[in-house]
Amino acid sequence: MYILKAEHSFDSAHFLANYEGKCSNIHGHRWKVLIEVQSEELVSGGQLDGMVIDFGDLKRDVKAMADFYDHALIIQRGTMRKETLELLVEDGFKIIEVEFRPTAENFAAFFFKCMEEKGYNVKRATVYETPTNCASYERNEVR
Ligand SMILES: Nc1nc2c(c(=O)[nH]1)N=C([C@H](O)[C@H](O)COP(=O)(O)OP(=O)(O)OP(=O)(O)O)CN2
Ligand SMILES: [Zn+2]
Repeated sequence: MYILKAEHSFDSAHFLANYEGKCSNIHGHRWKVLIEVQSEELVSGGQLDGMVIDFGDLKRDVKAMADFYDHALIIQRGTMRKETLELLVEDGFKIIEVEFRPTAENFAAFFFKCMEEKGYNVKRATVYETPTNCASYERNEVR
């Protein structure tokens, strides 16, 4: 089995609603997204001879996915007062609402599915919230 990895980081703020402790306050992370794709086979012949896929394509897609969240305040939909949210948006702040609690685990599953939707045979997605803490999402069956 061949495993290829590509990673990209983004800087964003978030908070955990209904969390008892400092993480319920708005705070920032340098999030790192590490995507691993797998294949039993290599391409034979042509430009991609001896490769699973071109690293350039994988890197481009991981970067595009991560960059969307860069320098934003990421909010779980429904966890900020409507008036507060509207004022932040009106004042030009980049707010991204997500449908899940913005934990490393949920982001790992979310990015896994995003990459699958782009057609990659994803082995694992890992999201680092801090340099020493990360969560991974993977499926055990091979497509
Ligand atoms: N399993 C998870 N636990 C926590 C998550 C998470 O996504 N998954 N997230 C948080 C918070 O977002 C928090 O920012 C991380 O907290 P912490 O580990 O305390 O990070 P610090 O770098 O601030 O740690 P210090 O050792 O206090 O500097 C919480 N838990
Ligand atoms: Zn956090």
